[in-house]
Amino acid sequence: MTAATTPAPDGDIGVTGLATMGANLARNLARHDCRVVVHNRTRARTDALVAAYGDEGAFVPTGSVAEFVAALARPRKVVVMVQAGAPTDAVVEEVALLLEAGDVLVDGGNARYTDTIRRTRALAERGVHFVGCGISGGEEGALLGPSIMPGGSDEAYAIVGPLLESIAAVVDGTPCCAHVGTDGAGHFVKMVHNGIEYADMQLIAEAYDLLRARLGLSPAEIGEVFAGWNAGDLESYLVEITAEVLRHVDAATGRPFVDVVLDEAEQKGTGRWTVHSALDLGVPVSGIAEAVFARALSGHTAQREAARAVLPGPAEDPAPVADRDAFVEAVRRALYASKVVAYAQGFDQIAAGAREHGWDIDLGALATIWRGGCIIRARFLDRIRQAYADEPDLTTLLTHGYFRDAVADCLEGWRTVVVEAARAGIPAPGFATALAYYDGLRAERLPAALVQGLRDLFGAHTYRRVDREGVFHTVWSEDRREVQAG
Ligand SMILES: NC(=O)C1=CN([C@@H]2O[C@H](COP(=O)(O)OP(=O)(O)OC[C@H]3O[C@@H](n4cnc5c(N)ncnc54)[C@H](OP(=O)(O)O)[C@@H]3O)[C@@H](O)[C@H]2O)C=CC1
Ligand SMILES: O=C(CO)[C@H](O)[C@H](O)COP(=O)(O)O
Repeated sequence: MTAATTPAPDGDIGVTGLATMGANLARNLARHDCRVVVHNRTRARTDALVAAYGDEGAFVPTGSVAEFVAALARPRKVVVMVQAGAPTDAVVEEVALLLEAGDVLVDGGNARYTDTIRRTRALAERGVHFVGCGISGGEEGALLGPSIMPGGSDEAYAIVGPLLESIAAVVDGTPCCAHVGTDGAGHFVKMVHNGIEYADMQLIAEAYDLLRARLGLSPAEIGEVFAGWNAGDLESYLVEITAEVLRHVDAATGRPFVDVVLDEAEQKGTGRWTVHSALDLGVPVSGIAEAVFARALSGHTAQREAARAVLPGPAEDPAPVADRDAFVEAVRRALYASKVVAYAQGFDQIAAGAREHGWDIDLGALATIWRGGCIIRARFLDRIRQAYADEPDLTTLLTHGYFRDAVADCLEGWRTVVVEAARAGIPAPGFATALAYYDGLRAERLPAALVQGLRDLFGAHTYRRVDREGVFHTVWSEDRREVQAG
């Protein structure tokens, strides 16, 4: 590099990976008076960003990783916004080679948290801080203020935290950015955030499907219903954009947009990872799991086609819904209650993950930073924040007074909707599993006792008794005497 092309090392922060998220984060930083050094593997993206938005702030375009790193003031702060997995490894390794002790590398992509723990350890050996940082908000959020979930050391947060807080969404004067915990904590909570996002969208889709199938409403009419719901307790970004998508008409055909989209939901991985992790932690995130499986089922087109041809539905066509408004209200209640269950399960998983990994995650602070900027932002996140403020050791959100009463108000409608869906042969796995979870939690006795008995019979797996301490086994193959097993 010649002296003439050597950039001055005066960039406040660098962003590499200038696709949807990276470009808008870079613009957001520039709009907040940062001198932003920008880089992308394919140079054209860098040039396009600066050509289109260069007047929004101070951008320093660079063509090589060496030039990119050299343009940063020390301690250097670098944000990586590329695809998770191998691309992130490739970029982190290339950039980290040029960093020095005390510099901070922020991975803002949707990395798997176990990868983040590995990368944190590898970089720590060289004195480079690694911050695994969940960022949510999509294209618009990245530009106007996302919700930011950084994980890493206190030292690293002291260096990059103020910058991240400055570009985050703000709700009630509080930035939607908080230091979540060490190493993988930020990406762990972002993963669960996305799992909740999957559950939320599945529930919304079921509500739409029921209103359409049972009431014969058009997508645009259902869009109006969602818009109305968005003015009440269900107010949230996802409910708001559901109204928008349902009202949209395909320009090419004049048909409702939702009718021209292939009904095969795709996924990049974070929902699936949430379920993997929940299985390992033993946390029943049934709402998230059903959402992941519903997407998987939608993609099994050959099976669906074969089944559609031969599997019978209900013996009789269901009677028309007698009271349209009452049914709409029942679906609203089913949606609200099932959402509360999905969020409760997600927060349970975060608490369990924190215990497992030694992260000091403040669940109330998390609810606080999810109130704005992120895809699951919703009015009731403020209720969740309040619930953890009232009872920091809350064992489940469902028992907090506000949610207990709110869900109780929804119960009859919720049950009606699940029954109605089953009778009409309309799949509503999200509503059904949420209700089953609720009833499972409140049951005096669960049939798990029978499961234990069966396990003991076929495998001598033992059981515990309700009336005395100890572990027991019944000698089923002999005289069925009970022996103490441990
Ligand atoms: N899109 C969204 O709504 C959200 C995305 N995220 C996460 O943010 C990250 C960025 O997402 P998004 O902006 O959508 O972009 P993509 O996930 O589509 O990633 C594209 C970017 O990755 C770069 N890239 C891919 N492979 C490599 C490689 N081997 N070496 C160097 N660069 C590489 C591309 O460079 P090139 O131009 O050269 O191909 C491009 O800049 C992802 O981890 C994503 O999961 C997080 C929240 C929301
Ligand atoms: O991180 C996000 C929002 O917070 C992404 O939009 C999300 O990953 C999309 O996931 P998928 O493609 O699996 O539906």
